[in-house]
Amino acid sequence: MAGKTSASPRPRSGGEGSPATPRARTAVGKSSTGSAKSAAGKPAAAKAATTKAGSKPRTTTARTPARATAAKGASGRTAQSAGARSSNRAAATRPGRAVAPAPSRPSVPSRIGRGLGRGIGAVWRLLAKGVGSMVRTVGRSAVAARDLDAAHRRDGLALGLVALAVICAIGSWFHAAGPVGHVIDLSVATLFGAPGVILPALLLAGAVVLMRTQGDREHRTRRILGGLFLTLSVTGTFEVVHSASLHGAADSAQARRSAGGAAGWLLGRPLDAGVTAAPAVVLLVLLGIFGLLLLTGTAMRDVPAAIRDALGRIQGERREPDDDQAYDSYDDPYGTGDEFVDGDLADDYRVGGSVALDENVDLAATTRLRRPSKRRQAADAEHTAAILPAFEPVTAPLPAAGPVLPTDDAQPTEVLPARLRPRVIKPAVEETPAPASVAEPTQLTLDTAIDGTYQLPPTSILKLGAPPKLQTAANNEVIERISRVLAEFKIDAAVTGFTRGPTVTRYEVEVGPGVKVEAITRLTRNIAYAVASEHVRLLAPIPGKSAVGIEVPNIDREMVRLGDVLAAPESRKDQHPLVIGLGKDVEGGFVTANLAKTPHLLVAGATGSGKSSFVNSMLVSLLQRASPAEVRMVLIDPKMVELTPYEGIPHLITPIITNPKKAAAALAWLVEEMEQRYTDMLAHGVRHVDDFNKKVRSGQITAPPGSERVYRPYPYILGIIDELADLMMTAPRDVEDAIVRITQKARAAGIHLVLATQRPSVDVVTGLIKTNVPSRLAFATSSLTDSRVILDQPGAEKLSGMGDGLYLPMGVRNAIRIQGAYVSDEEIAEVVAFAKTQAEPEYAENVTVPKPDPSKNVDPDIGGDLDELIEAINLVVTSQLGSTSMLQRKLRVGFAKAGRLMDLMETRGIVGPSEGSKAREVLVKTDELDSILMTLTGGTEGVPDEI
Ligand SMILES: Nc1ncnc2c1ncn2[C@@H]1O[C@H](COP(=O)(O)OP(=O)(O)OP(=O)(O)O)[C@@H](O)[C@H]1O
Repeated sequence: MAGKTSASPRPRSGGEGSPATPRARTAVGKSSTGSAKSAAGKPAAAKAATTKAGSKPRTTTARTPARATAAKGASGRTAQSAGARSSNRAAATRPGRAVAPAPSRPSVPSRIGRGLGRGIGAVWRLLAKGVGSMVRTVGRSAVAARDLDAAHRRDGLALGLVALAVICAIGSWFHAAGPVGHVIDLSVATLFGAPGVILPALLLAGAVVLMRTQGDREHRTRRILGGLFLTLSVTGTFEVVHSASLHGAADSAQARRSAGGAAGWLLGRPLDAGVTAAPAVVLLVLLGIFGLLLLTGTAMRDVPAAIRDALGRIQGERREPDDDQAYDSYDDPYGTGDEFVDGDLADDYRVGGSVALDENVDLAATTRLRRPSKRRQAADAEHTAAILPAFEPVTAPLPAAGPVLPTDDAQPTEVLPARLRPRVIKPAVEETPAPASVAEPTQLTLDTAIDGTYQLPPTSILKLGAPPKLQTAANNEVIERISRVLAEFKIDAAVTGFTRGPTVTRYEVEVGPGVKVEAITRLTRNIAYAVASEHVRLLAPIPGKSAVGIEVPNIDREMVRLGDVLAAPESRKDQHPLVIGLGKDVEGGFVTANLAKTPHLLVAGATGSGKSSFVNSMLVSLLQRASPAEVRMVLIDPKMVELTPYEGIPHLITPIITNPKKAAAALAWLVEEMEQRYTDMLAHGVRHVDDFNKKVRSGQITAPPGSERVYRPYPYILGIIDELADLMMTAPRDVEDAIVRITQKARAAGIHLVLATQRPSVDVVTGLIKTNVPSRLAFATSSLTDSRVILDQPGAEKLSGMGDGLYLPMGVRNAIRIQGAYVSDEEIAEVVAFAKTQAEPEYAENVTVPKPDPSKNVDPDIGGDLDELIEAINLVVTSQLGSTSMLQRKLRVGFAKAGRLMDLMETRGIVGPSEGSKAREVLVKTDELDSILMTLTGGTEGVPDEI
């Protein structure tokens, strides 16, 4: 684990200079008892023995277990037995001293002997002290060296490798490095045989990798194993081939140096002897392939995609977002159901930790949306500038509203910085297809016309943070303080390690045998007091470990930048467009979330907790990774300020919604879109929108003959509500209904919701909403109750704010503590500006227009006739003619129905009573029509378009 550090605290906590450890105190108690017992048989001497043993021996016994603790490390049993042993020793000597007769005056030689003994003892103590202090100094320097910047440590190592490579090369290739070079040459040849000649090149390559990458402890073992297997394979093959060509094994040391060396001999020889040369070579080649896979972290199934990818990169080709192959290798995770069945799968969400989401989803093979290399981007930008003079700088004053973006008919008046220029400048919006027929189901207006030419923003926009620290002086200080508390309360427990995250460090405390874990949890307040932080959180135990976790905020906290999270190899490997960067966990692993799998997320936290920062990170992640053809969004921002920077991004289905009533209408629209998608999927026998899209792309699904519809892949839709409370205050029933309907079924239709609130009370996050929104992200809450509302467990009230969060993905029992990723306003502005240069938003119609709900507030006497009644009122009022036969004719209804509609109008004061064969009097004017219809439909008519 990246941040996992095996602490040296135990020696420190129990060492000299620190207060006596609990174990030491336990040992002191035993010592006294032991003395008393030993003396029991000799009452006369007992008192003297106890008194004499009072001072000096106590110090000794107090120290002895402490040293035992330092030497043995973790086990309480070890410490105790050491304590017991020393007590026994003390007990054994004290009675002896106590009952000894008063010594007669010693003889001269014995006095000399004793003096000599004292002198030697003094010298010995002095020596021991000197050596001890030297060891401590070296130890302190080692710890200080660990505080060195990781990048510097890696650079130092890399330069060391370069030096070794140079000496090796001069020694092996030119035989000219003097005696040292000769020894190195001989050693390399002895170890690796003939293949050893490439060692200098490998060392250089290693140095370059060290200098260009960040440390990755997680994969170190895999890589070392891979390298080992590869070495054994190559040298073994040399050994086998060499001995086959000589018709016998290379037996002399000289001959072995020309073959596979000691390494080759180790595996090649037994294989050759056991299965003969040819099969041995096959086995060794297979081992080599395995080694290569391990070294590169590639699974066999990913090899074709990796080769395609590499070839594509060599040829400089870029797959277009709408490429038919996009997602071809993406197995639908939804149809088969999720894997998240156990709380212990929390690790699946840590990408820095090696597991990147669901192993079943072969997203790595998906090669879509890869960005061209920086060199290529630069070349393209130059090319673009050359062929499009309109993109050259102009001296016109900048418009106040920011850059005017290049479109077909608008000339740019401002030039974006070179690094932000799009690679290809094409018409922002492609020609839209013919509108769908009104009579048949439409795909609403979410056609995916924005496609091929869309370029994702360059990753260079997002800044990278400083490399993480593994241990600092602050950590050592906290260990001291925790140890002190444990000692003061006489708890037989010790800090045995810790893992430092960006915001908090989790200190691991192991308790001695027979000590209740509650003994530590009861001390939460005392520990909080000792470390001077009110945000101490205890995990008893740490999931999967026999240790209690004490999470203490770092006073030297580190910022996690979104750029780092998205640049993590595992995040890049997962090409799903709905993957967002969340942050880092306590162990320093990067955490991402796939919104398609959450599948709906509730985010809550008090003001200032980092909720808005999360929403920004989420949106920027999406803009960085997804084109509008893949992901469209409905942004609802009743607070009117939070999401404003994103106004005008091409991913929007409708302008950012700030009016709660319109927000309710937009949610209803999402429900309709969902139903529409279900209808399409049902008609073609597919269970998930991914399958539908795949079939549309491959041409397996086309619109029925004669239809005016054109099937296009459905983009994912993300509905983001930044302040659910405001919506729930305005239209609780509508909003809750819509959210529940969407969250219950929209997952398979590719529609997902993210609901954020700073007021996680039960009237905002209702039971129904909670049941249907399975994934939760809690930032610091103001109360335990709020924490329970969001997470169904305490913990969020102990968070320290500023992005410190608890993530509880669907199906996971234990929340993962994360430090949310941060993205600055400048980065947001640049990413948004770039996205806007690529395309203009294509807004769908009527998203925010409230639809009349026939079942809502309709008088019982109208029943199912509401639509016809509305039409009838329209006819009668606009023509000012209360004629039943006119209704019969125009509405194509029978006499009875027309008469009933007329009676309904009479009871509502729209027309007067029947006057025989004459037309009825119309009692309302045309300009009152809207308000009448509004009353009739229960208030859903007549909402103004703009707020
Ligand atoms: N992930 C983070 N990393 C570093 N600092 C952060 C992070 N998230 C938030 N902060 C800091 O905390 C401050 C408040 O964060 P933010 O505005 O996101 O809180 P909020 O919960 O949305 O509050 P409000 O609801 O009042 O807007 C920010 O100005 C920023 O300085």
